[in-house]
Amino acid sequence: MGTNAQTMAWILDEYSKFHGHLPAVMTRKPIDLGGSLGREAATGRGVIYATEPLFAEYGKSIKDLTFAIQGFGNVGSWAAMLIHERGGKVIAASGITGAVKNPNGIDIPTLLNQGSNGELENILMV
Ligand SMILES: NC(=O)C1=CN([C@@H]2O[C@H](COP(=O)(O)OP(=O)(O)OC[C@H]3O[C@@H](n4cnc5c(N)ncnc54)[C@H](OP(=O)(O)O)[C@@H]3O)[C@@H](O)[C@H]2O)C=CC1
Ligand SMILES: O=C(O)CCC(=O)C(=O)O
Repeated sequence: MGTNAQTMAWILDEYSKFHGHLPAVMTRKPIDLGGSLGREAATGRGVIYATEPLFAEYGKSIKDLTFAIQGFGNVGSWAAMLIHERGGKVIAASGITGAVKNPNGIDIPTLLNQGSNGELENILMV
């Protein structure tokens, strides 16, 4: 947690100083350093791929449901975006220093554009 592609690039760089450049070291590297296409979204996408069949077992689909995202970081924000794209309603999202709620549904693309890194600090949307 609290890391991103830049962090992985730094770790790869440190590793390379001692062992030479090995592109297999670290996942979530920037793509131009050998990172995998789709990696940034992959875990949030996995959340959605895993929960869709679970909901189906109960006769539900994402578009019928409301969601609260506790931890709007890499995984949570991608999961929120994919819920939004499928017509589901994200009504709350939180980080360490802030939270937003909107019982009518938060516009996730707008929320993602509000913080420089998607942070929720000082954002209040009711
Ligand atoms: N990213 C990945 O591919 C994978 C992640 N995971 C796991 O998923 C979880 C989330 O990872 P990821 O999204 O990458 O992490 P991020 O660091 O990108 O996001 C973490 C989120 O949790 C919030 N948070 C952190 N600490 C607290 C706290 N004490 N109280 C409330 N909120 C908190 C952060 O708030 P704020 O936004 O304010 O910083 C942020 O919204 C972790 O447990 C990670 O190990 C597992 C497999 C793969
Ligand atoms: O990038 C990966 O393959 C795994 C990442 C992971 O498990 C994590 O970030 O906690």
